[in-house]
Amino acid sequence: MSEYVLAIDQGTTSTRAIVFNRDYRNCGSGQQEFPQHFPRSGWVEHDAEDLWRTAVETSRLAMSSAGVSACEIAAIGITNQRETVVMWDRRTGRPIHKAIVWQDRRTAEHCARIRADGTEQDIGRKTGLLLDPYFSATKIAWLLDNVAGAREAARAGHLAFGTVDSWLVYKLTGGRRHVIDVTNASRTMLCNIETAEWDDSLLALFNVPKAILPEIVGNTGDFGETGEALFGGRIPIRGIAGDQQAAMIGQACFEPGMVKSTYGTGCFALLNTGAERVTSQHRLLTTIAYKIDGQMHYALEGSIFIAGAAVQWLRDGLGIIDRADRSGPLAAAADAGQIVYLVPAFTGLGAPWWDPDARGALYGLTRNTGPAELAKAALESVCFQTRDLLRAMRKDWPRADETFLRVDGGMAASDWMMQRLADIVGVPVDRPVVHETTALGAAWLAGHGAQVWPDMQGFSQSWKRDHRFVARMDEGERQQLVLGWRAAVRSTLDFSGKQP
Ligand SMILES: Nc1ncnc2c1ncn2[C@@H]1O[C@H](COP(=O)(O)OP(=O)(O)O)[C@@H](O)[C@H]1O
Ligand SMILES: O=P(O)(O)OC[C@H](O)CO
Repeated sequence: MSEYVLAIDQGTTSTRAIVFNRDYRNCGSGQQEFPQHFPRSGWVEHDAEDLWRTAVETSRLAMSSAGVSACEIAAIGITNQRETVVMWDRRTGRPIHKAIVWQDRRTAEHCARIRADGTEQDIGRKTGLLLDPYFSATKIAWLLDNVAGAREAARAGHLAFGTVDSWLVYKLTGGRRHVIDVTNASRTMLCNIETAEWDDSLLALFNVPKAILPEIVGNTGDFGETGEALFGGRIPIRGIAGDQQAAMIGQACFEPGMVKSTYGTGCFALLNTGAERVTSQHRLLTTIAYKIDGQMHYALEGSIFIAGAAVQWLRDGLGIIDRADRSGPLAAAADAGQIVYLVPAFTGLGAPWWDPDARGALYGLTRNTGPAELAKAALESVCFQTRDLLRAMRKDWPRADETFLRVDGGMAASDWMMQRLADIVGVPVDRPVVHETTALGAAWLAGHGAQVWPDMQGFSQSWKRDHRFVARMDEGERQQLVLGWRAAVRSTLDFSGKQP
């Protein structure tokens, strides 16, 4: 009997694959980074072939390190960086351009033009999203308008659009399936989140032809099987979800009110609002959390574009650390008397501000400011932004649970950062034993689809805490620090668009 489930987690900076056994234990994994392309300021691209190659190679690595063959794997679950747009030619299976990544800001002007037409409210009502280059719709339009011959090829039915899940399923099944799951579809700005269907008026507004779109599917189901040659046997694909929703599932945040926050390249906090589609009054997003066994759950989401990316900046941009995990110890050595703020608006500001033109800023520098103070400011900026998101969530939906926050993602490994997070948000921060919650969520979906783990309750009970970080900072100090943060954000927003 097939005892294992393979999760493929295709993220912004790396692709990971993990083989889980029936007890949700990681039995073997593989991880590979791939190149980031920055052809112009504010543009971010990936080579879709890299995403595909690393998905296959890391899966093979995971299987060999687990000592597991294809026939022992009950199902594959896929999870992916969301919003990123891949477009390929159905005749060759080759991308027609590099993938445009969720962080890419090239379509800011297109968004501004649509905003000026006064359709933003209607878009928000249908999609739960705010008009921003972050989402897929304007990226798709950009490819159709800027790649020679793309519109004609689309009209002739030769082109396919997909988010990264669609691309991987297409390639894994040898071009037999062209699908997108509801969570990824809900981030395209072309999907009506009430019906979970493509919306004709949005397709017209963004000038996207229906012929290029994938079929929208739930998070579990039969999504085809891999070609025989890839892994030495056919493996069914039974689960798909965008990575933030997969993390929410992996954190077993199934009850309305539960919140998880994931600290990878960006930070994404999701509040499960159950069957209720809550409309935010504080510029949060309403999004599909999951559709499992036909039941749709929604979430309020706060998206911060720069979290771990600020640590990458310390490492690769400033060169003041040589490894990401040195950032916490360096921050711990900072001079407590210096209060330095970094507003890391390197690619604009996300929730709740949504300013694509904002650029990063440092405040409070003195002659004594050095690497330690900058590291502290970078890590703290993520904590302050999380606080802004959680407060907005509570105002939007008072049923949001304030008794704990479940965290995961690469940065959650930093004890210093997690303690600071608890201090600044004033809520206990729970880090689970399984750090790879995104992959676990995708695995659970696939295992659920394949009847390996039919029971949601049982999965919830398997969630275990590694550590709870409890606030040590007194309220007075917290308020002082937060006031300074607000002033720093205000100044950054004020400066936005004013640089020569
Ligand atoms: N110990 C650490 N302390 C602080 N940041 C870390 C640590 N380990 C990893 N990171 C940051 O976390 C990010 C990687 O997290 P990950 O969840 O793998 O991201 P993604 O899925 O976006 O590729 C990187 O940006 C890295 O700088
Ligand atoms: O790949 P991550 O973990 O940075 O997640 C990216 C998000 O899905 C973007 O919305």
